[in-house]
Parts: sequence; C-alpha cells; structure tokens
Amino acid sequence: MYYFRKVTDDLYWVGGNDRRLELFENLFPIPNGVSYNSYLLMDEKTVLFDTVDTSIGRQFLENIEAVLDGRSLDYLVINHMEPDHCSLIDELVIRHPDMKIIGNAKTFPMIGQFYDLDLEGKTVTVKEGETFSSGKHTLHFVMAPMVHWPEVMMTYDETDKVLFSADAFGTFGAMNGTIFNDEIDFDRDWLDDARRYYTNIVGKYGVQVQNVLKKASALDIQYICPLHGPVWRSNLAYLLEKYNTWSTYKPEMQGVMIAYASMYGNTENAVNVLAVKLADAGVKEIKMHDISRTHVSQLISDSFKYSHLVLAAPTYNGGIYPVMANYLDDMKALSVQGRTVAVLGNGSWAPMSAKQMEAKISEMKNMTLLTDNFAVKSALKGTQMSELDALVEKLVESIL
Ligand SMILES: Cc1cc2nc3c(=O)[nH]c(=O)nc-3n(C[C@H](O)[C@H](O)[C@H](O)COP(=O)(O)O)c2cc1C
Repeated sequence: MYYFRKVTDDLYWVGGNDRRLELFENLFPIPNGVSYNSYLLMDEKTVLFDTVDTSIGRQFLENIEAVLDGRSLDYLVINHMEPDHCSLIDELVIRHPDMKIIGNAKTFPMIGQFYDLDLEGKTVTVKEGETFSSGKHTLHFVMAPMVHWPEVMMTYDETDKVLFSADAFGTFGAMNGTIFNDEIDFDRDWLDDARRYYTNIVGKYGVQVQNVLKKASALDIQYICPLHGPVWRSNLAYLLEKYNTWSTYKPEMQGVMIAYASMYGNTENAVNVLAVKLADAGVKEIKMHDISRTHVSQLISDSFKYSHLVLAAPTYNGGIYPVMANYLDDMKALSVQGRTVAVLGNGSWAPMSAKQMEAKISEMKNMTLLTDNFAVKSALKGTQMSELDALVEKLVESIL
C-alpha cells in the first residue's frame, strides 16, 4: 500500500524510510535509520525531484503511481547522482518512456557511468540560474558543486518558494510519519544525527557550503526539501545558522571533548584525573569518549561541536594507538580546524604517542596546541601532578 504526504498544494513527499540498514555508505552506524526523500510536483507537467535508494524502491514506485493517479511522469529532475538517490532512474525510464530528465552538464556523464540507458532526445541540460516552467511553477536551477559531489545542484521553485536542497540540510534518521520540522523536536531528537551527517559527509566542503549559503540568501525560501530527514517549513534561520556554524568550522559549544584510548586503564585514569580537575575549576561542558567504543563518526561530530579537544592515547609499536591514529587521520581528511587541543601520551619504554599526535594536529588548519609532549610513563604519578595542574589551568583559562 502506498503512502505519501502533501508538502504544498501541488507538492508531495513520496519517499520512504530504511530502519534495517546497519551502516550508511557501509561506514556510518545509523541506529535511528535513514529516510530517502523524493518529491513529486503535480503541475500542468508532472515533475519528480530525485529518486531513492533501491532498498525502498518498490514502496517509492507505489507512492508515485498513487500520486500520479493515472497521469504519466513528464520530468525527472536529478539534483544528485549518488546511488542512494538515483537508483530508480532506469526503472522510471522504462515505466515512463516519454519522461525527460533534467540535469546539468555533469549529471548526464554520471548517468552513463552508472547505467546503460539510451537517453537520446530525453535529456534537458540546465545551467546556473536557468529556469524551467512546468505550468504554474517556475523552477530555477542553482549549481552546488562539491556539496558534496561535483554534479550536485539545487532546484528552487519560485512559485511556492521551495528549495530542493539535495544532500544539504539532510540528516540521518528515519521519519515517523511526521516529516515536517514543526512536527518534531529537532533540537532534542535530531540535531546530533544532523551534525554527524553533516560533519562526516559534507564537513570537508565548508567553502563550497558557504558559496551555496550565499546563493540561498538571495532567495526567498519558505520550504527546504532535503534528500534525507525532515522538510523545513518554519524556523529556517535555526537550520541555516547551524550550517553557517558548521561550514565555517566554528564550535557550537564552549567546552571540552576528551577523547582517549587505553588498553589497561592508565591513560584512562590520567584523563579522569584531568576531567575532575576541570570540573572542580568550573568547566561544565565536558564530554568523554573511550574511542575504542565510540564510532569515529561520533568523534568527528563532537570535534566540530566542542571548542576544545583533549586527545590521549598510549604508544603502540612505536606509533599512535591505532584507533587514535585513525581518528586523527579522519580529522585531517574532514578538515577539522580552529580548535584548541591538548595531547596526552603514554608509553612504558619509549613513549612516542604524544609527539606523534601533536605532529598530526599541527598538520591541521588553525589548531592551537596547549601541550608540548606531555607523556605519562605507564601511569600518572604525583611527580607529574604539577605538569597536569598547569595544563588544567591553561585549559580552564582558555575555555572559561
Ligand atoms: C602491543 C603493544 C605495543 C606497545 N608499544 C609500545 C611502544 O612502542 N613504546 C612504549 O613506550 N610503550 C609501548 N607499549 C606499552 C604501552 O604504551 C604502555 O604500557 C601504556 O602505559 C599503556 O597505557 P594504558 O594503560 O592506558 O593502556 C605497547 C603496549 C602494547 C600492548
């Protein structure tokens, strides 16, 4: 049985949810599932905005046939060619042989890479700022390269002031029938997933997101329809502000994330001592992660969230304990920058991890290091307490 929801008088959400998928992109745990959004505009011409992932393909096809109610699909706008959104193109081409596909110069070569389809005479190539009339509605195309793939564009419906934003403004999380931001408590229930989605998937492309935000600021937007997660129809300033903060790498929270790795508990003990000293000194926003137990995508998310990071790990075979090395590599790859960082190492005979972690941090942009090779030898001892107290003082001064 089909299901859909009306977004405006002429526009329908025809997507669906996957609560079975363990790892999004076979990388990111999604305990709350994920939605794949697609939107169908019922104008003089019918226009579908993007398709969905194969996992919900049959449901999606049923949904659009129900809304079409016997009409054929005239146009498919492809804002993004990532397979979780374009997997049903070939099926739609078969079902609606007269359908034309609207994309940009980078869209069609990608369709050719993914599919063997003869689209001769069935494509409409659009450029930045060009418009297309479906009857009552005028669609206006806005290129959004590298947010987060090169072919990405957004489509703005000038008539109803709807922005189809591709993966921008999307989030992990399946939707519970409630598809609008004013039907949910986004800040309480969705923000963490939204931040983890943004920082891990789009986070590297802050400059490109800023370019798109500038273009968006020139539009009168009443609705944002992303490809994952809720549709925004109120309080858009909240979401735009989050995106502005994340894409400029500004912290959301003045506080500290302590990310530690520990085999036998001694590094863990050292950061526990540090944490209570910070709390004693009045620092309240402290988030601790045992990084062997926290997925690296959550660490990246919190690296964007907090102003200060304390990273602690033992030396392992002359290098950095593997999960910490992996997290540091991910931080660099995803362009984490502008944070104040303290590093704590450990080792029983030749402690190298502090120096090596500091070297990796200094390869990242605008990082302020508060430590210089602070290394515990096996376990924290009273003899190192003044060094630790000095670090606490620096952190407190910088945080508060
Ligand atoms: C497989 C393995 C390799 C290690 N390699 C080094 C090393 O290269 N240099 C060193 O000083 N300590 C090395 N260590 C010792 C640990 O870094 C050290 O015991 C540390 O105190 C462990 O901290 P933890 O109690 O937080 O796990 C190694 C330990 C293990 C198990």
